[in-house]
Amino acid sequence: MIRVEHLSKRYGDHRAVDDVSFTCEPGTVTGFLGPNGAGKSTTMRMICGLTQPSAGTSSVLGVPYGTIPNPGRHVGVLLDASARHPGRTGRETLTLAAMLLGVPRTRVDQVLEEVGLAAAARRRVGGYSFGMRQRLGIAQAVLGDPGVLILDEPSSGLDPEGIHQMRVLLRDFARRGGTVLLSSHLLFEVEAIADRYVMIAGGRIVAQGPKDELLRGRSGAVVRAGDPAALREALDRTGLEVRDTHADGSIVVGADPEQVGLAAARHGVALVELRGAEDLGLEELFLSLTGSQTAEEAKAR
Ligand SMILES: Nc1ncnc2c1ncn2[C@@H]1O[C@H](COP(=O)(O)OP(=O)(O)OP(=O)(O)O)[C@@H](O)[C@H]1O
Repeated sequence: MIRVEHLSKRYGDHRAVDDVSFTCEPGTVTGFLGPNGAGKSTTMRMICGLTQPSAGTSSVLGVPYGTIPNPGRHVGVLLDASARHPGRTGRETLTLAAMLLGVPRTRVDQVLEEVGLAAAARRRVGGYSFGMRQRLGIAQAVLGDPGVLILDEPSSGLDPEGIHQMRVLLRDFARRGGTVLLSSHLLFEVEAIADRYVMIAGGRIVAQGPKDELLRGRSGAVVRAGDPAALREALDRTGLEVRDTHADGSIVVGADPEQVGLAAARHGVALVELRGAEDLGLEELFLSLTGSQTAEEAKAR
């Protein structure tokens, strides 16, 4: 269980994280989503005691992270995959970590296998690709067989096979009762892996909840016409909510397709495309919630 209550972090006048609260329950994978600079890493660093909050509290397994004895046995953390000694091999890195954690060395081979790094285990980390270092970071996070995983962008740099292995590993971890918080801006990845989302933009939570509930709550229609301006006018006149306009001219409307079709027909607008917006899934939800509040805009607050 991870509990975050009213966490805030200011850097000078800039509110990097602003009154953020959420919980991650055992047996679930929570996807922490937000555009670049939204405050994901800062929040995760505060949970792990690496950044001092300006306000608010957080706990992991019921206590502040910093007070957990031998934390690697309870909480696996991946915050910066490049922070490994380049001169050691992957196996040496994990063997040292296993000794520090007090877990049997046989666990090293097990996790190397799980993250698909067994073949490269005897190579020096300095010669690893970014994705391989990422795999090593995930291996180190799960090495102590913790109950909680906190992973910042674990899938960045991973090839499709690596992403698949991580997905299997994390789903299995949650199935066995583990708690996972993972940040990402790879939406398709999070959509496949997480049961819950916490979405952040400009340091603030813009939505959170179970995946199905969030996606269902945002159903609507996607519509496109040969004459986008006429369509827009028809929607405005009918009082239908325009949520977003895409580069291809299609418009996301907060109404069901039937209402949109009727509005277009009433105003003599010929449609090229009309479908339910729920087909778009997480990307649509993400853009509609975070698109208008980029980090730069937030900075100007
Ligand atoms: N040490 C720091 N000093 C000053 N500003 C900082 C510091 N760390 C983070 N920030 C600022 O806080 C904001 C949030 O950054 P953070 O790294 O948490 O975002 P993020 O959501 O993890 O982004 P990304 O997806 O790009 O990694 C950004 O505007 C960033 O510039």
